[in-house]
Order: sequence, then structure tokens, then C-alpha cells
Amino acid sequence: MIELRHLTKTYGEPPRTTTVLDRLDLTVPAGSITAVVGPSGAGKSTLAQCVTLLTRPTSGSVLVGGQDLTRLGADRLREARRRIGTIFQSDGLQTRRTAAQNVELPLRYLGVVTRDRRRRVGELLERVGLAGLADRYPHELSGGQRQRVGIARALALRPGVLLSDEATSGLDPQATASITGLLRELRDDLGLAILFITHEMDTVVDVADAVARLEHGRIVEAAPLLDVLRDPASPVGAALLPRRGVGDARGLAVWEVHYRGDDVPADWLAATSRELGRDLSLLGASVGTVAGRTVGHATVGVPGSVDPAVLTAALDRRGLHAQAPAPSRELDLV
Ligand SMILES: Nc1ncnc2c1ncn2[C@@H]1O[C@H](COP(=O)(O)OP(=O)(O)OP(=O)(O)O)[C@@H](O)[C@H]1O
Repeated sequence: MIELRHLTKTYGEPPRTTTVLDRLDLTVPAGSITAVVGPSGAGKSTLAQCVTLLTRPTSGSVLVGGQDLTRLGADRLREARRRIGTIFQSDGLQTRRTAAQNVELPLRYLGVVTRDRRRRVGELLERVGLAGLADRYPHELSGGQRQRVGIARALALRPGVLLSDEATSGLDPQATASITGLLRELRDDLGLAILFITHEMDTVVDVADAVARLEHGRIVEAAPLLDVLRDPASPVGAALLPRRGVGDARGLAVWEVHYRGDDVPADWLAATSRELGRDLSLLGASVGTVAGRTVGHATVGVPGSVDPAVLTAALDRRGLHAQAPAPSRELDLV
């Protein structure tokens, strides 16, 4: 488990201090992935550096497995850092060493004997799906495979938590999906607490159990992924499932419909149209599956003759939250 309590980082001397992290509280339980998202300059990299204490926070605590790293002396801090595996955008592999030799490095530094090292490296490469590529050099591997080697190396010392700082940025969608799939497996099989820092919203939907939005060094929104996706008012939810513009409304009233329930029937639009005796038109939609639940929203064109209260009730019964248009609402094409 990772617990950040009142984490604050300022640079410079008063009165010209810049506060980069501002009394930030965040908990990532064991066996879960929390994504931290935020615009450029929000403090994401600084947060990553403070979690490992590569940058020392000005105040506040960083607890890993219940131990406050900010209170440890140099030797004990070095030991405690072994419980944090880190993966970054750049895989950081040594180019003159093979995949196996890269994974072996942390074990070597720790003085693990050769036979145990070999066994562990074999397990780790198998774990990340690279058992057959142990003797390849980094330049003989794809970006996704190199990142897998980096993950195997991060796991070498059996950490309880994993810190991922833009680890999938720069990878193509297929490689990204394979890395997020691996992270989910590690979460489940090893019970890791994973702090996943990213600016890629698509990846968040794929990997996170919870999302925290960082702005100006503060967490301004934090909730389980499913909750933000089901909350029509959530800025993170809107960013994760953006409206991509809607079709021609041709005189229809434009309604926003949010998936809220667990059992929204796939034929809700046709069924609601039948019930009302009026055709509802699908103008746009962003719908997907997260943790086995359907989430998202649709933009629906509604004939003027439909009673808004009747439509709202019909959609509500199907697990959908409907938002009627404001009287003079213009279509905002994103
Ligand atoms: N050593 C430093 N001294 C002063 N200010 C700093 C220092 N390091 C970072 N900052 C400032 O802290 C703020 C947050 O930077 P940080 O790199 O953590 O943001 P970020 O969210 O990771 O951005 P990006 O997504 O662009 O990498 C920025 O305004 C930056 O200028």
C-alpha cells in the first residue's frame, strides 16, 4: 500500500517559493491501480520523484507498506526503496547487456548468488512473457518488449508497490495494451499497489481501478474509475470518454444520456422508441466496457412531441441518466 499524507513540495526560498505539490493526500491500496492524471506542469513528475524520495518532499509523509520513508536515514531508506519497483517512459535498459543481464542487475547489486540469480531471472522473464528472448539485446527488442524487460527488472526484488511514470507513453496502441494487461495481471497475481502516472486518458480506462486528477499540485478529484465514468458532472469522466461531436439533429431536441446502472439493455434506444411510439435518433456515442460493466454516454435526438418527464422515466428504468437540453441550447461540437 502507498499512502501519501499532506505531501508538499516547494522550490525556492521565501518569499519567492513555488509550491509544486500542495498538501496532497492519496492512498493506493494493495492489489489496485490508481492513475494520476493532470495537465502538463500539474506536478506529476515531481510526485513520482517524491514517492521514491529521489526528490525530498518539503513536508508530509510517504508511507510504503506502513513505513514512513521521510523519517528514514540513508541506509534504511536504501533498503525501503527496494520495496518500490519503478518503470519510466524510457526503459532505462543498459544497451550492452542482454534482457536477462538487465533483469539480473538489481540482484547482482544485492549480492544474490549466481544460481539463485539465474533462477529468479528465468521466473521474471517468464512472468512478463519474454522467456524466449532472454539473450536478446535491447536494440533487438520492440518498444513494448523493452518495457517488459524494465518491468521484470523492477520486480526483481519483490517490491510491494510499483510506480509507473508515463511508462506507456510513446508506445503504439498494441504495445500499450500489452503493458496495461501485464500491469493488471501483476496487480492481481502479486497484489501490487500500482501508482500509474500518465497523461494518456485512453490508457487510464484500460488499466485503472481509481483515478486522481492533479491540478496545480493538488488532487482536485479522486474516485473509483467506474464512479467517474458514471458521473455526468465529472471532468475526469468527460475527459476519459469525450464527446466527439454529434450528427445532424435536424430540428430534434438534443439529449445527453449517461449509462448509470449495471444492467443497461443493449437495445435501450430501440426499446425506448417503441415504448414512446416515437423514433429516437442516435447522434453520437462513446460507450465501452470497464471491469465488465458498460459505461459511457450517448447523444440522442428526440422529437418535440415527446414528453420530457416520460422520456426521463423510461430511460431511468433502463439504468440511464438523461439530461434534457436547456431551452436555447446550441449544439456544441467538440
Ligand atoms: N527544480 C525545480 N525548481 C523549480 N520549479 C520546478 C522544479 N521542478 C519542477 N518545477 C515546477 O514544478 C511544476 C510541476 O512540474 P512537473 O514536471 O512535476 O509537472 P508534470 O505534471 O510532470 O508536467 P509534464 O506532464 O509536462 O511532465 C512546473 O511548474 C515546474 O516548472
